[in-house]
Amino acid sequence: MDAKRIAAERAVDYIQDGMIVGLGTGSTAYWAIQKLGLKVQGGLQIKAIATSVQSEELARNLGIPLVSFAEMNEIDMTIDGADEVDQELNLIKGGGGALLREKIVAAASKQFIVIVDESKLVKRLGTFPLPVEIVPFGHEVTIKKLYDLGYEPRLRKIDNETFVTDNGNYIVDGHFGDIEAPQELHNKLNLIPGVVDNGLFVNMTRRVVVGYQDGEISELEK
Ligand SMILES: O=C[C@H](O)[C@H](O)[C@H](O)COP(=O)(O)O
Repeated sequence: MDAKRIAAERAVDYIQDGMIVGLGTGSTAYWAIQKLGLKVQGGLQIKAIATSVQSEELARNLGIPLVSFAEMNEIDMTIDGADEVDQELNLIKGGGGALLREKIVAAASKQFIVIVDESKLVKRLGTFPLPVEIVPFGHEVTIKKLYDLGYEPRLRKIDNETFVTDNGNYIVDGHFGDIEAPQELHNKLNLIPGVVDNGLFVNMTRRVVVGYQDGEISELEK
């Protein structure tokens, strides 16, 4: 049983006719978009806005109608994955590099539903390396400032090439140890010139759908 898939498919049950839907990014969100595509093919009337080029292409191939922020400025419901979820439903996101668009979309959403398998639930954030999106210009000094904060930043590379986000930026990943005060750290990081945003999603999530290997599903609410 694919735990990510069952969580994703359960969350899609919350989507109703007429909604504007935010589409997440990653291997869990993939299953939500697939299920939504089937529902749209079956007659569900929704419009969607994607958090990455990858999810946008997937949605387009499935026949899900897409809109942009030029056409509307509020999203009814967004469904997205996460890399870690703590007991307060704070998140680390950005393992796939989509954190900036994901945060813009989540912040514009009336409801934000997170879908994960059980392995993502943690007592405290920080085991997963925290992604920080930085602009390419002066990235060497930005990385130095992150280093001075006690972060051990590594510029993300894929096949030896620097990873570039959908927004033309770079990502650095690193550990802060246990993140005891996520809001404080979030604010501190975003104050560094050159930092666009970071993967901490603090106090944004009201519902998490968790899938388990044995086929069980649970929902956490705040
Ligand atoms: O940038 C990627 C996103 O934040 C993903 O939602 C996150 O990395 C979780 O991905 P997955 O569902 O593939 O574990």
